[in-house]
Amino acid sequence: MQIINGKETALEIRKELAQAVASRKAAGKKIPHLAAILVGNDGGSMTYVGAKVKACEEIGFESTLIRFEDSITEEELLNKVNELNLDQEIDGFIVQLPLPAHIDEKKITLAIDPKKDVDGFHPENLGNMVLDLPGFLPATPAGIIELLRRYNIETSGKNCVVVGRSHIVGMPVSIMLGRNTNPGNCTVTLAHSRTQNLEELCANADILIAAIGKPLFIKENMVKEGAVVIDVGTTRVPDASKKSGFRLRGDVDYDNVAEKCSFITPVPGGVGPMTIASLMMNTLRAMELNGK
Ligand SMILES: NC(=O)C1=CN([C@@H]2O[C@H](COP(=O)(O)OP(=O)(O)OC[C@H]3O[C@@H](n4cnc5c(N)ncnc54)[C@H](OP(=O)(O)O)[C@@H]3O)[C@@H](O)[C@H]2O)C=CC1
Ligand SMILES: Nc1nc(=O)c2c([nH]1)NC[C@@H]1CN(c3ccc(C(=O)N[C@@H](CCC(=O)O)C(=O)O)cc3)C=[N+]21
Repeated sequence: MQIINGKETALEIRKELAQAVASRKAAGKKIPHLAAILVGNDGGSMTYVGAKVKACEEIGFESTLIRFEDSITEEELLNKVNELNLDQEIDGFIVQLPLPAHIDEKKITLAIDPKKDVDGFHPENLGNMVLDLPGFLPATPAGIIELLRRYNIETSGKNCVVVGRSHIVGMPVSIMLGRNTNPGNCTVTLAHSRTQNLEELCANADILIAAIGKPLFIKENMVKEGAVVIDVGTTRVPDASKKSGFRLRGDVDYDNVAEKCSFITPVPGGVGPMTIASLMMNTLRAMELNGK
């Protein structure tokens, strides 16, 4: 069994990006600038956005954090998105999800200029992904693919089961792994809450990707001997022994599943850090694509 160290891999990518920034600086070229919009005070969202800003600082990117109260109107948020679309200094930006219920996430996503959509959530970028055209790949699925690539994990012809069909993780990663690319060429099954015989389905997977948001959902009997297990889940569960009062839990019952696997990602330290690294890679590309 080999643990896939996402934290370390993300660090390698961040070093590569820092070098790219340093050589741009030396050549007198523009430094990549990422902006993030955060609405409200959700603890998880604040942590993730904070981690993105910190990553920018370490790599040498410029970053701008724009915060709004929960009470912001949809129109005000759309105005900010349009402002960032036009701002020549900003190369890419994200709107952290989830948004408050009175704001239509789809409307906001559609308003983002696809050329600055470093999250890869805009339909134009998702369409490009389906058609194998260049565009921005969603950060978490791209991070998963990068882990499979850097760990030389064979995917061609493998049975892959993805559990969870969200537009930001499950659905796009299932498409990416089914494409005629390397990594890719999997035979993919996309499972969700209506799936029948889920346990049996998972137990036949060579590659199992869990993006559900239910702590410890994937048990030992759902994992095939020698499987590759990728755990996307990051749920905060109360834990009095931690200073923060909570701990992060994946969707996989890691302690009981790990020994059966050929490869497995831990939580924390697996997919999460790779999401941030992919976002940074997308931001550098955004700037280059826009001819800067
Ligand atoms: N590490 C990272 O970088 C990231 C981590 N995450 C984490 O990944 C997890 C999933 O988030 P997200 O992708 O946004 O998904 P959502 O929370 O939007 O959706 C969950 C998906 O899981 C499915 N599901 C729920 N219960 C079951 C069940 N009992 N059996 C089978 N399928 C089920 C749902 O099915 P249905 O569609 O039928 O309702 C749905 O498709 C969360 O813990 C989130 O925090 C998310 C993004 C990035
Ligand atoms: N527009 C938008 N883009 C996103 O990319 C996006 C989003 N909205 N909404 C929420 C999800 C969740 N997400 C994570 C990012 C990093 C970690 C991460 O780095 N986790 C660390 C631990 C961090 C900690 O200690 O809390 C780890 O797993 O090791 C986790 C989750 C991005 N998301």
